[in-house]
Amino acid sequence: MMKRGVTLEVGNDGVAIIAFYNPPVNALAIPILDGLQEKFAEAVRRDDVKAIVLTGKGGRFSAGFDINVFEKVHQTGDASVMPDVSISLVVNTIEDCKKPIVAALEGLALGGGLEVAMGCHARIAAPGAQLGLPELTLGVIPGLGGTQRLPRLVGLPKAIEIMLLSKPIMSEEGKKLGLIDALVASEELLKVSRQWALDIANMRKPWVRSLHRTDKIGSLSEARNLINIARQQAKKTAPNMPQHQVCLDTIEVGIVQGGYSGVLQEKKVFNDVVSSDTSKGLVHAFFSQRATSKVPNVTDVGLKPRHVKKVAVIGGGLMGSGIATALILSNIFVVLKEVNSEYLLKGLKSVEANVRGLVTKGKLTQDKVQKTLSMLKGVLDYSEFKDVDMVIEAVIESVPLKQKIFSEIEKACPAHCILATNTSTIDLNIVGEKTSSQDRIKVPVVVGNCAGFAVNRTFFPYSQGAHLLVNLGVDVFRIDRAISSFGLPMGPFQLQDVAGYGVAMAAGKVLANAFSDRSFMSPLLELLLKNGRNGKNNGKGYYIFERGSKPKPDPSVLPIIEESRRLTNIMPGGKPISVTDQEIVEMILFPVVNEACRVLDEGIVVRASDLDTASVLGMSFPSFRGGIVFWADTVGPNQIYASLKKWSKLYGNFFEPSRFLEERATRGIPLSAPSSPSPTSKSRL
Ligand SMILES: C[C@H](O)CC(=O)SCCNC(=O)CCNC(=O)[C@H](O)C(C)(C)COP(=O)(O)OP(=O)(O)OC[C@H]1O[C@@H](n2cnc3c(N)ncnc32)[C@H](O)[C@@H]1OP(=O)(O)O
Repeated sequence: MMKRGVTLEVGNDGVAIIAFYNPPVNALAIPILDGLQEKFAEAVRRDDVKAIVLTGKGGRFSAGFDINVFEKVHQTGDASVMPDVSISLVVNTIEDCKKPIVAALEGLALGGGLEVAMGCHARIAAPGAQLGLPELTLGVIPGLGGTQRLPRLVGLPKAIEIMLLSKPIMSEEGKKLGLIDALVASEELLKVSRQWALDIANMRKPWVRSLHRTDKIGSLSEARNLINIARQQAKKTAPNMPQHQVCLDTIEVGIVQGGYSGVLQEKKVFNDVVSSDTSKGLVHAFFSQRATSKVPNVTDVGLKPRHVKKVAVIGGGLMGSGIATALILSNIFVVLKEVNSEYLLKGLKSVEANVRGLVTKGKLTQDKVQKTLSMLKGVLDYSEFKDVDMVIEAVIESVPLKQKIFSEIEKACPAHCILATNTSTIDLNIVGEKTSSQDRIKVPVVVGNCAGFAVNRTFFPYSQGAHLLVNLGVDVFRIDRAISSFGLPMGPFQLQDVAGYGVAMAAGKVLANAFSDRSFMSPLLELLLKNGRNGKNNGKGYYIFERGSKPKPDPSVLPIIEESRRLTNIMPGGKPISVTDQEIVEMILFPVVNEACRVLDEGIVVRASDLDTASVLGMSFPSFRGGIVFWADTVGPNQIYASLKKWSKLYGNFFEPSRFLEERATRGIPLSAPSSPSPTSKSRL
């Protein structure tokens, strides 16, 4: 078995292979970096070594610097735990080495991995290797010289694109751009790299120190112009991400003052960005997304996943056709059932449109379309259900209809078949009430990227809170603007326009029934529908939707809002309440935090960070804020509790703090701290 660490082997040809191994992704953890320093020193010292090849074992070069160290900085508040790798390893030991060093890359070279490789004197890569600098997605900037060496190797426009979009390129493109010196089959990688290193030593190939190159930078005015354009663009596309501007500033310093000054500047500002709230949030989101696939008593007890080859999907609407598309793309046979041939045809057409849409977006090749669509069959009865491994019901949110379907499919499917529902709001125990197969209807756990039930439950106060504010006299468009500035892609009203009022009303009713003690029922959606408005569906909602232009606030919606206010009559003294933009955000999101507390208290999710992931993936809660619970802990449970208490006195039960929040606030414990479920609540897992 290969051992974690760094090895050095010197061949008869006088080439030392320095290889590091740190599965699963060869992250550059501190012991690996120390090991590299030690082995390079040995290779330089030894007279039998003429040249060096640096490589990663296990089919991957490296996914970059160890992100766990960032987490340590965030937990301790001490950025000095960051080792000096940029100058001491990449510049002094590698780039300025007296012996030539060639990087042999395969699999992936990301972040610090690619940066170390760019410090080497040449790079040889296997086909299909991913090369990129995705540091900005973690709230930091490349910190091992990437902001300086990448522009010098591939030119400024491409380097800015790779860093600001955090989008890796393939080694094939890398070769065209000059980032890679030669592309060779994986089996040849070490052989060619050794020879290349010897050729440099023997002056048959150039000995290039990337940081000293200037040939691809262009004139100073051209460079400044490009950077300024990128700055303006980043202001629009990443307004809450200061690291984008810091990255561009750092690139500029290197261009104006020279590569080495750029590296020093990069090192200096890196320590600031790594300690920022943005980095805290994004690193938390990175780890919480990966933690979701670790479910205690499921993934740690050696359970083998059941093989699913054929799935029946009931309902060919938006959800059903989307699910069917995802399944056939994963090579699973799907029978799509509808109630009549008209609906069935519509469902099959939407799946086909989804698949063809992927071709247009470049995510699927044309030659795969027919094969993918051949995995789909439309049916009008249950006869095809006799050999399915799973049924997913995706019909409208109606309890009697779902109950009827479940009692029917129970009879039509084989005994091993998993019965699943796509409900977003209805209690699963109710769905399965009319069957004798409760054990086959699984309570969902948060697994992979599937947010499951928790996100809709947690976020039900989100749109209710927004409606409550409107009925208290706050302007809808102001609410949307405040929520967008907080970092969600759109506000709650534009979201309702886009999602459709039918869905919002059906879900709203189910949730209001389930949580009647703390629900706010707004008449507004019904009034809008009555007035012939149905959001984006018919181009008329709170906003006007016209092809080719951004949705525009529609003033003609205001009298309908006034009517809603008259009906609810909740404005204190009949006058609109006065609130700041921050209060708007808090009056909508603190009730969501409050509901998250109940979800945690009831043990519906394995860990608080699963709600963070669910909120980011399911509700587009801004990942730079780490997720709903992480953000709540940054604000402080005490402040949230005090505000909710105050608003519950002014505006009613909707804001009443939960027992869990009250306890955490008074005892000064973060909401994310694990707890044993309360004696009154039963774990739902
Ligand atoms: C100073 C420098 O400039 C700063 C840096 O280098 S910052 C790091 C830059 N690199 C990155 O952002 C890459 C981050 N990693 C990824 O995007 C993906 O993990 C990947 C594309 C490499 C692999 O994806 P995939 O195969 O789906 O595996 P994935 O589940 O994500 O990761 C496997 C494991 O490796 C861990 N991991 C991945 N990259 C890591 C890293 N750079 N450091 C530490 N752990 C890492 C993951 O946390 C996960 O751990 P787990 O099994 O305990 O949950």
